[in-house]
Amino acid sequence: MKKVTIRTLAKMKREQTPIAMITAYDYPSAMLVEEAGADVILVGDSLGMVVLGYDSTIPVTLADMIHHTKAVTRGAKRAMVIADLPFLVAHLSRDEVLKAAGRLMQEANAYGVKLEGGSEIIDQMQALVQAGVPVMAHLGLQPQSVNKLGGYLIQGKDPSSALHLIEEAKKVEAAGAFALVLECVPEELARQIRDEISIPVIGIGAGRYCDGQVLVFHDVLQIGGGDFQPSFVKRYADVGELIKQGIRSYVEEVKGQQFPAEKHVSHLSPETEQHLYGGGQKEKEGIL
Ligand SMILES: Nc1nc(=O)c2c([nH]1)NC[C@@H]1CN(c3ccc(C(=O)N[C@@H](CCC(=O)O)C(=O)O)cc3)CN21
Ligand SMILES: CC(C)C(=O)C(=O)O
Ligand SMILES: [Mg+2]
Repeated sequence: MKKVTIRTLAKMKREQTPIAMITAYDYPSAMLVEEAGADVILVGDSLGMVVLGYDSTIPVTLADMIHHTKAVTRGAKRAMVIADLPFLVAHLSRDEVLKAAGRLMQEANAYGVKLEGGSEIIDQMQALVQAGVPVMAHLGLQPQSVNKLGGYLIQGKDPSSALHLIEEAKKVEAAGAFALVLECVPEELARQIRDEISIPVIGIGAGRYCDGQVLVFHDVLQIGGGDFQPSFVKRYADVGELIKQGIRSYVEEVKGQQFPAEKHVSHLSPETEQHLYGGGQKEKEGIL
């Protein structure tokens, strides 16, 4: 078992081996995605939406991220585990950002952190890299800015924003980021960015020409989410339906008294039963 490191991902880009990244938020899901072959596990702040039920990622705290990252890293032995810095944290002072990343790495055992943003947080990014924190950048659609943006909209569609995005990608590379997540941009633009920077570009809604792809666990498996189904998501299994079927059978068997059956129960030893009830069936039924 060889651990995935920043060097593994750099080599994958060089050799054009696609990088498979997916989110996970707890111990069993981390084990499953690792066993399924994922290279990178993202403890995304999307956990606020898919496991905590918030309607954006804004309410997610550093304490939430630490709590979930701890569970994920216990389940992942080979895959690289990256944790999102939650809303606002990357914009705090260098000291505060270093402390937050330090907690994710030291307390929660993350390999590194992901930050939404470019030039506005470049100082913080450099400080992290200088301190030895592997930094994954995140450009294009930045969900933590949803209120400012007015929705989860595709980014880089017009010439000036496309050119701006290319410049931002070069800046995060220069700041020392080891990889870049590019979210919801036209694939032609993602392709150009992939070609113009030497760090791996991992896309979500960024088309076919990235060095890797990332999706949210619950989207891939169709767990919860209801009507949330952006066009870039592909659903690979209907685990939500499977869970519902399993639980429905359990509920029906409890109500129909088919569960528990003989093989699920324990019994007193004959001696103890004799001692307590003297073999009398009436008293025995009396305590049941
Ligand atoms: N379950 C889940 N999956 C995600 O991928 C995800 C989250 N939650 N929460 C945090 C962010 C929010 N994300 C989103 C949410 C919605 C769209 C969306 O509806 N996009 C439109 C584009 C609209 C346009 O044309 O500009 C789409 O149809 O893809 C995209 C990304 C990605 N992240
Ligand atoms: C969608 C990915 C890139 C993310 O940031 C998250 O899951 O929070
Ligand atoms: Mg995120």
